[in-house]
Amino acid sequence: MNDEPSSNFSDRKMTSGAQRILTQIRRRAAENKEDRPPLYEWLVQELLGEENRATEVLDLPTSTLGALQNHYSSDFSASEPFIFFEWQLTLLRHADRYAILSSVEAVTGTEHLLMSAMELDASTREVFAEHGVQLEDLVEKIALPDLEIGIDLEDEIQVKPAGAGVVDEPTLFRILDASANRCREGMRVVEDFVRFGLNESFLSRELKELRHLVTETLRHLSQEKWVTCRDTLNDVGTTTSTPSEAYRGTPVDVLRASMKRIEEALRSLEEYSKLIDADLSQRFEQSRYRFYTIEKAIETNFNSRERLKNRRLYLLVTAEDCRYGLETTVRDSIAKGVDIVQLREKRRTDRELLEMAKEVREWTYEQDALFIMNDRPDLAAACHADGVHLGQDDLSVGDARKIVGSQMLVGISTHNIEQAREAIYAGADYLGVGPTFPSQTKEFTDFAGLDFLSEVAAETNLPWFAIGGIDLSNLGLVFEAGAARIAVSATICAAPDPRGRARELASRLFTNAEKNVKM
Ligand SMILES: Cc1ncc(COP(=O)(O)OP(=O)(O)O)c(N)n1
Ligand SMILES: Cc1nc(C(=O)O)sc1CCOP(=O)(O)O
Ligand SMILES: [Mg+2]
Repeated sequence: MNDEPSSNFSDRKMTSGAQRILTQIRRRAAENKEDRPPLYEWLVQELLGEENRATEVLDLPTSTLGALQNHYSSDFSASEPFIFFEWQLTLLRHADRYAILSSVEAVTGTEHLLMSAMELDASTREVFAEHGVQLEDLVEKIALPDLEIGIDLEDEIQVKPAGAGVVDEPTLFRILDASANRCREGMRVVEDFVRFGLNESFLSRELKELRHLVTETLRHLSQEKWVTCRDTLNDVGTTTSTPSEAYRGTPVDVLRASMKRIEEALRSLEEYSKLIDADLSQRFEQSRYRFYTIEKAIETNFNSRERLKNRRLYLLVTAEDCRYGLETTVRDSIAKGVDIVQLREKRRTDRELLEMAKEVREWTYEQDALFIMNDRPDLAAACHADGVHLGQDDLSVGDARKIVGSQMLVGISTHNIEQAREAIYAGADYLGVGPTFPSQTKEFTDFAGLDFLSEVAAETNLPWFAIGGIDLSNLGLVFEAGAARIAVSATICAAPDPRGRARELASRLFTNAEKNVKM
């Protein structure tokens, strides 16, 4: 039985079976060429289906049910004039009342819709009476001790939807039309920023895809009626504007205002389309959440670009791999051009690790280098690091952010383009991109290689660091593949002259950056 309680339809508690049937009727009404569809006949036809609670709970004798199904299997011609939207509100108001008075959970089901149809429509009542079924009998079956039948429901505030009668169908269409336009226009503005301002191909593709998805969802609503209902000249909203609407200081202000508009418009589409079609409303809701994710990725993108601007040489340190010890290596290499230091220790107790992390924090702070903790968001938070680096098997960005908060940098290791896209979408601040070449520091069996660097270069301008076996001998190839930043370990830590090696790498990165606009 498809009658599980659900709360999606217009904030009512309604079974999914009842929702489905109302959605079907709405679709049929929208497709109907005549403007007077036989809504009650269609409704009762659906309600008498085998799968519904209406036939089970109301316990209609099999022969009566068969005869009624037979009656309702014929084609019906147009009946009284109906506006679907108002018809549905009245029907639901009456059905809700039956639901409220029949159980404490008050979940409106197909049985309540059927009773409501009998109460509101004389011809349905007559057809059922001809087959020996009276509304009063059904009322008794669902045990409603104090219910009066046929009373004026206008006075029953608790079941009357707020605003019924104020928002008629044309008004609803005008609201949807305005929200759809706001949403599409806002999306264009954001897309332009991401495409031309940020130069982000992956995120602009995501936005375009989302815009098409929303357009596709809108296509399922009866948009042809919207334009007829459009009344721009008399729309009070076209003339009211706040001072903040007129003022946009920077392109980022334009971007942020548009992102808010999109979210509001999607919310409006989601809420008002609930009155028409629960499925479509859910699709708008999903689009809204998808947009929040993209918004977060856009915000992260330009914040991290700013924070990592001009930081191109990233050093991973493990004490036992440092020819001259940890402190000398860290201090000397920063002095000669390393901008970021990551503590990467795999065989320490937590206590030892935190002690080391606090020292590296101190040394990096003194020379204005960033300090990143490998693998451990908890220790990153405990030693006030600038960030944490996570691999594909470490915590996710979202979970790490619960520990380190929104301000700390979160970097992600990526080994193929899908992982890189996923990391951007998840709101990573930077990417590790590799392994490029065989490494002395970590063993690999597969290499993403130079092609992967080129793929990432074409896809994003989020700061990313080529990593894995990079040294002075292959740096030219790394630049040719499009990298502007590198992360290294052995080439500095194990070098006979770590200072000289750091200086040389930093200088080549600087010269490359002068040629290559990516910062
Ligand atoms: C800058 C940077 N990029 C990649 C890595 C590798 O991280 P992960 O895959 O988690 O492997 P381990 O370093 O933890 O062995 C990194 N650490 N830093
Ligand atoms: C720890 C690590 N992760 C990599 C990855 O590709 O994810 S490469 C790597 C080792 C980096 O050190 P070196 O410069 O000595 O090769
Ligand atoms: Mg790791």
